[in-house]
Parts: sequence; structure tokens; C-alpha cells
Amino acid sequence: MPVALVATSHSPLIGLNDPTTEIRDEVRGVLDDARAFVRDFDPELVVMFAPDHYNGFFYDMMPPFCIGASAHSVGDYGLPTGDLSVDKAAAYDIGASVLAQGVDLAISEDMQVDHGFVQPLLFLFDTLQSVPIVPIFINCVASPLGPARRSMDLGSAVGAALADDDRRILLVGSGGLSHDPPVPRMEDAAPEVIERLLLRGRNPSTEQRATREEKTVKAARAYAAGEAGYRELNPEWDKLVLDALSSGDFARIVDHDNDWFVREGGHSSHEIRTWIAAYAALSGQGPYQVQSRYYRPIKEWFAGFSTTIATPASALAHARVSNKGVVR
Ligand SMILES: O=C(O)CCc1cccc(O)c1O
Ligand SMILES: [Fe+2]
Repeated sequence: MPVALVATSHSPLIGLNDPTTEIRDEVRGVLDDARAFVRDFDPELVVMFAPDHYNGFFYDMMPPFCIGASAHSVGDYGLPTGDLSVDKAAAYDIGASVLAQGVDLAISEDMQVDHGFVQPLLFLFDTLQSVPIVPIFINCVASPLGPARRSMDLGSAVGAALADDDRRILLVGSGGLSHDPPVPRMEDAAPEVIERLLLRGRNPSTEQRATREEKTVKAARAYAAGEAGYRELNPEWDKLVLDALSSGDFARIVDHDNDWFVREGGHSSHEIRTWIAAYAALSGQGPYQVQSRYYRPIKEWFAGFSTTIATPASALAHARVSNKGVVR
């Protein structure tokens, strides 16, 4: 199948707590280039791996992996609400194939998704409904988490499930490299946070949502201003991860235990599982090459921010010609 990959950080602080105009424009340029690449590739299906931040998945029943056969954006951080154009048949086919290959995943006919899915979708397309999509949730925040290697297994199985599909398929991974924004944790959350947010946080009032999001924006301002009590981003670790994924050397990342990720990249660095899955799905189609790679630590966005584009190595010569300027 014709396949391509875009893996990108997300941050709901984009537009709410921006860095300098220069950096903002630099990232806008990178995302515009990714959008142009996707327009040229003209995908017939997007398979997106993304996390959730207690907007769609809660401890009433927290699956490690879940494929959406139908999905709705909750509209956090001012993003649009509404249904995604989920390819239901593809979701069931991929789900069945992944299960048959021995990787367990849940299926949802009413998946609620947040900025984790919606931001990359809108980085690359005009609306929530611009392209048929199969959303695949990977739990990256709610402990306990399985080993990172399991996300690679999920991605490989999804790749194998897609191998006989002759549509042009865009694989997307969504999430940060090193970052540790204030996402609540069951282990140390106050009782009312556990009840209202972690356990039964669905359909918060407008006011509840606003309060929570204002807190994140405030924290990001404090972080960027250098206030104590936050973890630094880790560009060295981010480089290691980007190098490993670029060279297909998954073992350099996935054989580490979960504490390594937290120690090196902060709690939310587990979001890199979405990239691992997407790159594993790509690697199942043969050798690949990263043709564009952007990275900058951006404290205003609470993120080691990166966007990469990869294609099968065989497609590279053509892609280089048709996407001048993308290679950085
Ligand atoms: O709203 C939240 O719970 C966290 C928001 C958030 C901030 C920075 C980077 C992220 O990846 C992210 O998800
Ligand atoms: Fe996130």
C-alpha cells in the first residue's frame, strides 16, 4: 500500500500561550510544510495513534489501547466539537486483525477524543471531517501502563493489518517528546479530582472545563517564566528518541522500563508511544526514511516540540522532488 507518516507533538497551549512571533512562525512553517506534504500525498485513509488527557478515557474503564469505530471531539481548549469521519469498516477490520495477531485492544462505538487527536488532524486537514480516519487511542497517562514495547507490537500489528489495503494511507502519531505538564495522577490526586476528573469526568460543565484549562495556561506561563517546581525539558533525550525512530532502532527506546521515560522525559513523555506505534506500522511496509525533522524545546507550550515526516525509502526520491523545502 502507498503509505506515509507524520508524527507530531501537540500542545493545547498553541494559540493560548505562544512563544515569540519568530518561534511561532517557525512552527507554523513546519506545520504548513507537513500540510503541503499531506496534500500532495492525498491520503484516502488516516490511521492516527494518539493519547487522551482525561477527556474521553477515565478510570471507570481504562483500556491500554482502544480503536474507535465512531468518534467525537469533546472540544477541549476551544477546539471544535463534532464527529470525526471514522471509517467504521476499516476500524473493525483493523481491530479484528490486530486481535487475531495477539494484541488485545478495546473497541468503541462512541469514542470521545480530545486535543490529542484533534490538533494533528487540524494541523494537516481543514476540518474534523476532511478525511476518513481510524483513531487508535493509546493510554499514556493513567497508570499502570504496560511496557513501551507493547505499543510497538500494536503498531506492527496495525501495519500488518493494512498491508493488503491499496488505499493511500497516512499514519499519524500524536504526542510529545520530553514534557511534563500538570496532568492529574490517581496516585496523588485530591479526592475531588479523583471523583470528578479521573473517575467520572465525562461531560464537564463549561465552567469546570474553563477552570481546568485556565490552570494549565497559568502553569505554562509560570513554567516559561522559570518558576520552580516543574521538570525541565530534555533535548538530549529527545534527540536520542528522534535518532532511534529515524534509524528504525526501536530497541534503543522500547527496551527501557517505564521509569526511564519518566526520569528522562517527564510523565507525559509516555506519549511517545504513539510515535513508536506509528513508526512500527510504517516499518512493517519495508525500510523507511525520515525526510523532514523539526525539533525545538518550547516551554510556553510545555513541550519538546517535534514534527517528523517519513516515507518508505523507495518513495523518497520522488518525495524529495515533489516536496522541495520540506527537508530541513
Ligand atoms: O490538558 C492537559 O491535561 C495537558 C495539556 C498538554 C500540554 C502540553 C503538552 C501536551 O502534550 C498536553 O497534552
Ligand atoms: Fe498531550
